[in-house]
Amino acid sequence: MRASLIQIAVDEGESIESRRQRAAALVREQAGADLVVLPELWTTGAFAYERFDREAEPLDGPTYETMAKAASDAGVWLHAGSIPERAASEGGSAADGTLYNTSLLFSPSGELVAVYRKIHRFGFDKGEAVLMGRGRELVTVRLPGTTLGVATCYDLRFPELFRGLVDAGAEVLVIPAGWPARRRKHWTLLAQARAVENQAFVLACGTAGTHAGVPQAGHSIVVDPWGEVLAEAGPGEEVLTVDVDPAKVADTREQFPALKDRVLGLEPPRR
Ligand SMILES: NC(=O)CCC(=O)C(=O)O
Repeated sequence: MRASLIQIAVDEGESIESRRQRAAALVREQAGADLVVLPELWTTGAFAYERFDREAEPLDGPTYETMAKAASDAGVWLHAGSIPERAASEGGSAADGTLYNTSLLFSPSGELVAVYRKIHRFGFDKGEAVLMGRGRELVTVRLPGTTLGVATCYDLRFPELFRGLVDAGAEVLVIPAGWPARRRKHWTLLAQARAVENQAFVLACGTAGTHAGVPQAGHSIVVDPWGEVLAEAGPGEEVLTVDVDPAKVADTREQFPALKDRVLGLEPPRR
């Protein structure tokens, strides 16, 4: 399976529409790949909190339209990264005002096959953590020959989420992010840790550039189920293309069956 991670630069000098068209062109250039991945909140920037409400889109808004077409033009499975989503109210099309950090996944015919709302929101008592709602559902996506498990940026710090994805059959963990440069070591370390402990591929796609005064780490990374780094981007805008063999997941899990030794339901300590 050939995967292309589009580490797009998110800088304030560029309009959202220009970046959307540029992202679509980059997706089209990946025709021949099987899976293409864009990062987290690449329209606004993950740290541009004041833009979330202003630039929020319905699920079927302009990014959906543009990315559905780009996926079908290129004939690729597309994880289109995430958008600030303004959720529709239960009963109809009117927006209810709730924002989510929502990832969109498309099939090679441009059909929306999965939606993932980020579960762990970043910012502690400000930013995304207070401006956006919490997703509640794990999401896996069946591709020919493998199963993707999806997570977003800060989720990377929460191993139990990934165990849930593995229990649901995930073999390739896809993680769009807008990770800051000052915590780049955590990014690389956590990506490798999630790959080793889950004996799964990790495809982690970050942004480049600087927005809201936060320089981005870049350094998108692809790690195999043994923890080896197959490819790593530099800090700038770049497309990282790598061939991954999903059969390696079953091989690794068979040869070193640590996942079978999990002990669940441990007793809490007695005081
Ligand atoms: N957008 C994010 O989730 C940022 C996460 C982050 O900066 C960190 O975990 O560190």
